[in-house]
Amino acid sequence: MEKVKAKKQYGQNFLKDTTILDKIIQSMPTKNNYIVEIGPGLGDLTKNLVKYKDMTAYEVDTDLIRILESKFAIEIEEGRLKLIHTDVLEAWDKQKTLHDGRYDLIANLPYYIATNIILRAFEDSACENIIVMVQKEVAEKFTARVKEKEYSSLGIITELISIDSRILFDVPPESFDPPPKIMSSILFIKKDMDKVLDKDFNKFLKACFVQPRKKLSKNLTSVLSKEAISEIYKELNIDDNVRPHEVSSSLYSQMHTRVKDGRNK
Ligand SMILES: C[S@@+](CC[C@H](N)C(=O)[O-])C[C@H]1O[C@@H](n2cnc3c(N)ncnc32)[C@H](O)[C@@H]1O
Repeated sequence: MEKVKAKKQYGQNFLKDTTILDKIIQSMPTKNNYIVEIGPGLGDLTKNLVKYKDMTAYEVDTDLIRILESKFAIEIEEGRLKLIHTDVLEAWDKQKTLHDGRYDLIANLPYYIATNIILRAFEDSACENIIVMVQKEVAEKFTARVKEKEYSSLGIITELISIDSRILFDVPPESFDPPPKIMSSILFIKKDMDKVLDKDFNKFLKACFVQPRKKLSKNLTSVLSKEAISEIYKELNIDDNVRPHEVSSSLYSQMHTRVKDGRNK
């Protein structure tokens, strides 16, 4: 194995368990989409992915880029693998999409920016399927359903933007080198390609969940007058005592439309 010291600041935990690598490959959507990987690391997942499809991998760490360039010299030469040395969030800022044309995002994500990456993938109109390793708690938030304790803005946005979202399986710390302190999960999200979320919706949800155990109407006072809240509640038939996690994603969407309409009047 290469003598590489994992860098904490880049969230480096290399996946070494070949059974888990095989299971990720088996979970790949069969459709012939292109693949984008974020954080190829030492290339263990990349090696398996590039056997099946052409792909692009974004890696921020200069030392790893050198290793990957030599390890995948043939695939790069043949145009089957494109290696891009950059911070993926900066790439998204510059070009809005990670690939020109439909793609699936498959990655063992750096945990420190995993939530941010998934939200950016939601906004990227070329990204169709997301199969990513994240911290188990994060996966649970993205897949939580109404009335569950984990239900929050992440679960609501996922429900509205996807046609399927679930945890495929859990991955224990000993599958990695170095082992992380937490349990991980493989999260699968199939986006509904006809849906686009309003830019302000996430901000609105943040306000709704600012104090998650308080009444929703109380949280809403930071963005709406009391009169506007009672008007919307009446119109949408919402109980005044309802807590943020008890409201469905479609109701949140309808509330937001009314909030925007009110502002535009
Ligand atoms: C959890 S490791 C996964 C490595 C490898 N894919 C594997 O499964 O063993 C996360 C990878 O993401 C890279 N990374 C961290 N921050 C990044 C960023 N902002 N942009 C691109 N890659 C990043 C790290 O250097 C590391 O290679």
